[in-house]
Amino acid sequence: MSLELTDVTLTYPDGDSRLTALDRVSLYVPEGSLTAVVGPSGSGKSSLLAVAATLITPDSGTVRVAGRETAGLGRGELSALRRSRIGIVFQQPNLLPALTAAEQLEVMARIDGRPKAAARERARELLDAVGLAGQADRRPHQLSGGQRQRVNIARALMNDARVLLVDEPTSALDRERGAAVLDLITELTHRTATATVLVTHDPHHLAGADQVVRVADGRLTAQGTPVG
Ligand SMILES: Nc1ncnc2c1ncn2[C@@H]1O[C@H](COP(=O)(O)OP(=O)(O)OP(=O)(O)O)[C@@H](O)[C@H]1O
Repeated sequence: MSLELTDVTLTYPDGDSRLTALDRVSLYVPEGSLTAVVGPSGSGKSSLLAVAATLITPDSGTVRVAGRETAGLGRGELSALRRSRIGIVFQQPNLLPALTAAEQLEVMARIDGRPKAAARERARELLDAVGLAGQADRRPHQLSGGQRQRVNIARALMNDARVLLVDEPTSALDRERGAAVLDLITELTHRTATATVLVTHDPHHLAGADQVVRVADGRLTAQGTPVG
């Protein structure tokens, strides 16, 4: 199931006037595909992710997540949609220090009201998928930066996310570990058929993308298949 933004405009208060962060942005991300979003600092990339994540409601335009129109949904319905359909991976893993890798994932399913045994099984499956089967019982301080980011990615997929939103996932990693995390995101996008949006500064990340979108001053300036 896809992600679709149509004619989205978002403004923030800016003194006596308003700053336009997104200006009539339209973006279609089919299921099982990866869209890379690039652009200078302050161009609107994080705002685009926040709108796609339904964390911010745009001034105008529509956001469809996994076939569902989000306009008109109440706060409870939006948070249920986020929990069950949207996976978000931020730059820093934000793992809970006291929990093991498996527990970081299980807690997501428990919040969603899923039974403990099913949560445990799904967590093991996902840790296996991200190459951490042997590290399931480790706490964050016993994992490397790259391993922590893998736990973060697995956690985002715990509740069968159909839309995966990823913000600069490799900024805290060296080139080699960053490339491995990127490969993992690409592979999981294809395997679990998520509509994935990846905000990145790294030109190396564009090669695996199905679509590259450039943002400048809140506008999408180019769309197409990756170059180089
Ligand atoms: N909460 C806010 N209130 C007011 N202005 C904001 C807010 N968040 C972002 N902005 C402004 O909106 C514009 C777009 O910001 P955004 O964070 O989306 O850019 P970005 O491309 O993600 O930047 P970066 O690469 O530095 O993270 C910028 O001019 C920024 O200053």
